[in-house]
Amino acid sequence: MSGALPSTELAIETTGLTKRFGHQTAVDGIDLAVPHGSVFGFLGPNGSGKTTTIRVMLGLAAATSGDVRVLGQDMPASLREVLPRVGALIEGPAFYPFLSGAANLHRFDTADRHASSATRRARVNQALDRVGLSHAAGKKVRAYSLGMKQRLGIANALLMPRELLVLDEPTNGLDPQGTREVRSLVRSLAAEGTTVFVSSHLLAEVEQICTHVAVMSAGKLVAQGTVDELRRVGLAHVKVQTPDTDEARRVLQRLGLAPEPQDPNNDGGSTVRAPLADHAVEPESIVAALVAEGVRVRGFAVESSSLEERFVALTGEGFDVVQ
Ligand SMILES: Nc1ncnc2c1ncn2[C@@H]1O[C@H](COP(=O)(O)OP(=O)(O)OP(=O)(O)O)[C@@H](O)[C@H]1O
Repeated sequence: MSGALPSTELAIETTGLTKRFGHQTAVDGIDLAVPHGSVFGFLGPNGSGKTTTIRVMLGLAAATSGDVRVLGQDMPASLREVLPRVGALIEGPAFYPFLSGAANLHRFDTADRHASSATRRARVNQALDRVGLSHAAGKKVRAYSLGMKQRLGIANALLMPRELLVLDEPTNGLDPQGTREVRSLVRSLAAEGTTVFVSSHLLAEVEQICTHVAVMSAGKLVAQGTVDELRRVGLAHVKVQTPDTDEARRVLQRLGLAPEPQDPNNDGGSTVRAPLADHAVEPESIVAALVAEGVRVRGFAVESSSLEERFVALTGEGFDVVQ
């Protein structure tokens, strides 16, 4: 969908990436192109292959076939050089509940052989500050809300400066407040220039925080591009409000449009809708024709399809659009 970017401008690039479990193909030949600096939403219903793709991308599972490049380097061949530049939150990290948030981060930082002990305290404080947890640094993690735990997980991923952050369903299980906290954190990280790759089964989430989106369905990548591009390719509709619905339908048909069946539950039957294919009749000509034929036009609009309609059309499944 988006014009192909040169590999140097991609933070993640997969070519024909496939992962099979026995006879089951969890990821089926996908070509992902994640631009540097994007907030890239990896959207798909449960079980569509998102986590498996992320695990393969980060070298946590081996691909059956295909290639992966992360930050310009082949994976998993360059795992050791690439991973220190990538922060990841896959399954929420296991924290020690009886230790404070700061003490937990100290432990994780100690386990990182690239981390210097001399600057540990400063690094932990900075990471807590970035996710807005400085005030709770000394509090035991068992007293943290889910949203705070998730932010602590992100703080853990940010102990080192990262060029790429990979978050697998970061708002799963969070209440609305926790969800808002994590989303606003993702936005501020992106504003600082970090590329964020975030998987989600929530369409609204992707619309709210992402610049780009890829849609998975049953292991296949069915769409990819900027959020605006995806909206644009959705079919537009003309919507005519009139008491003369029969005549309006006849006029639209004469112009080559195919009005949808009348929905008696909708507007008491006074609205006629018809899909408007690209390069079909100009909307102005439609209004002119309606008026010329004596149709009393109370309202006229060209509506683009919502992202939701687009994704349902692509995946054949409804998305969870709450939140
Ligand atoms: N280790 C495994 N062994 C066998 N099958 C697996 C394994 N991991 C994943 N699968 C299967 O691969 C398919 C894709 O799963 P995956 O977890 O990648 O999907 P997902 O889009 O991340 O969904 P969810 O949001 O539910 O995690 C599923 O049918 C799943 O059962």
